[in-house]
Amino acid sequence: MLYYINIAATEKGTAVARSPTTMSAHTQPLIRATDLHVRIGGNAILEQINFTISPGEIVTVVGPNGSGKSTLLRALIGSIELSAGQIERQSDLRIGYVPQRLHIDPTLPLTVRRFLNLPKRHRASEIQKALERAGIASHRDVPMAGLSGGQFQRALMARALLDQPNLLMLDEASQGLDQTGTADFYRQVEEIRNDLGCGVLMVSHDLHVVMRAADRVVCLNHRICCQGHPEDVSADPEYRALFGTDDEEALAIFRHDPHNHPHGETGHPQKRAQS
Ligand SMILES: Nc1ncnc2c1ncn2[C@@H]1O[C@H](COP(=O)(O)OP(=O)(O)OP(=O)(O)O)[C@@H](O)[C@H]1O
Repeated sequence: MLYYINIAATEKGTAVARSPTTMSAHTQPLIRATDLHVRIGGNAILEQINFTISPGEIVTVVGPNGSGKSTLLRALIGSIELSAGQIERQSDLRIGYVPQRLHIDPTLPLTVRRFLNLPKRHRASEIQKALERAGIASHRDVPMAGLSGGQFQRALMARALLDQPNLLMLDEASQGLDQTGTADFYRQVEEIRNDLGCGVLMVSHDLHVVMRAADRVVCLNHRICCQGHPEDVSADPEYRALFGTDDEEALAIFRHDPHNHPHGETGHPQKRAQS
């Protein structure tokens, strides 16, 4: 079942929840955002966002620096106040979130296992399973400070996987990785999706990898400029205006293997209706 939260702007711009209703879970997306607006400090950061993500779907959000990508994820999670709009979330939605940044004091004697037991303890078997899924099964007792950049990102992902999420959110999780490391990381993400059947929503600047790894791309610049199948979005004039036209390599390496899962809104890019 889904619960339904109707969020509207109050005089002070505070979002309030109204009118809970229910809907059938299996035919519905994990999250649906309708006409979402977020203002921060008087600035419009997100405007007229209409977005869904379905179980098993890998959706990547691309956009220039400061275009509102992280804000969109935080809004969908519910950690940021909406100015207006409506969010519906599946009632048993479990989000695993890998933040853009996490600084851990390198002098702390913190092993991967202890890190995964924060803030709450998990069974050893659960920790081992999460580490296996994240591809660092043998690193359980390694100090966090001793991990490479890629291993650190995988440790963050393992922590996000501990509660068996049905929606995994990754905010630039492959930053700092070289090309091979990035490709390996996204392969791991795809395996996790296949294994858990979860939806995956990621923010990425790795446009070439996005073209290979995503079922759907959302091009964001405070508003959704276009969204759809990666190959179609690559050809969209608004995407090209933001990212240039030098993406022939991305188009050349793009291969979309049909997956045995629903594709939600994949198809031709949906041009934004708003101006
Ligand atoms: N807590 C906040 N206080 C003030 N401004 C904020 C806050 N959070 C976000 N912003 C502003 O909102 C805009 C969008 O930020 P956001 O982090 O969502 O962008 P982004 O697309 O993820 O950027 P990047 O690609 O650089 O990570 C930026 O101008 C940022 O300064």
